[in-house]
Amino acid sequence: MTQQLITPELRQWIVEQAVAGHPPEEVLKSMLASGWAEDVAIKALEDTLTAHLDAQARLKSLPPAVPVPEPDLSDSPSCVWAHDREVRVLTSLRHPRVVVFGGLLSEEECDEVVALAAARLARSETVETSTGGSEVNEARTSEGMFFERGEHEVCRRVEARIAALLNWPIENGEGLQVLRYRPGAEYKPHYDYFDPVHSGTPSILARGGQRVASLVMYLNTPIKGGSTVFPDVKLEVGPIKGNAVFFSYDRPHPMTASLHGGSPVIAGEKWVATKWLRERVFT
Ligand SMILES: O=C(O)CCC(=O)C(=O)O
Ligand SMILES: [Fe+2]
Repeated sequence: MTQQLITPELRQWIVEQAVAGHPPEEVLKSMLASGWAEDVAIKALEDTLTAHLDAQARLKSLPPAVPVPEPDLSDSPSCVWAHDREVRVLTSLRHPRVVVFGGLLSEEECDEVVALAAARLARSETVETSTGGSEVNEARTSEGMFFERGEHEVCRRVEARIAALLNWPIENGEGLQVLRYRPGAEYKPHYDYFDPVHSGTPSILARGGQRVASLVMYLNTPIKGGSTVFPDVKLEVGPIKGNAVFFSYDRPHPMTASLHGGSPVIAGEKWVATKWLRERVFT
């Protein structure tokens, strides 16, 4: 006697019967009528319908996908014009969505943002030293500060450029965040979206919805180390002054593969400015 195989076509047919509203007993009857052995038919029904229900449940618990910022790279340009500057397109990956840009900022703009941020980092450092709290924190060993959106002329210029480059309203962006990593400092892999299960998330989302994309701009070139890594695809982006790595995530879920981190700086310092983009106007 030949063994009866449960083919993908049979599975599909079973799912179609269920979706059309036929009860399993009825489906079993027609399978028996067309020559299936009862044990094989029952197993095929059980396995197929269980897998189908599991998949449906997974789909239902998934947050819906939303529109995200995206540069216009439809005709594979080597350069794109963004507001007031030509920006090079160095690398583009579909999943996770990652684009590496060259020369997004000029050397002078990088230096200016570092100088403006350094003044404020220095102040926060004094506070830390006075409380004896300057020791290294586990996941994020950089020091940081936030500019208000549009706080300085250079912020406004860079923000207008980013808005044009990524086709996303200036108003939906958070203020620039600047981080300084010293040798040994790192930012362990994480997601930039706010975890929906976290109790503080609803109040954060009230200010402009979820984060849907990040742009990490390199303000200097460390001597060694400090690349931005995407562990899910083992991608490593070298931190080069003026360049930037863009990535988007259309739902707050690991399936976006947007897990990323800043690997340890080995020599020299690393300075980055991060622009986070929200779904709606960020107030
Ligand atoms: O420093 C890096 O390369 C990554 C920074 C980052 O992940 C962030 O600012 O959220
Ligand atoms: Fe991040």
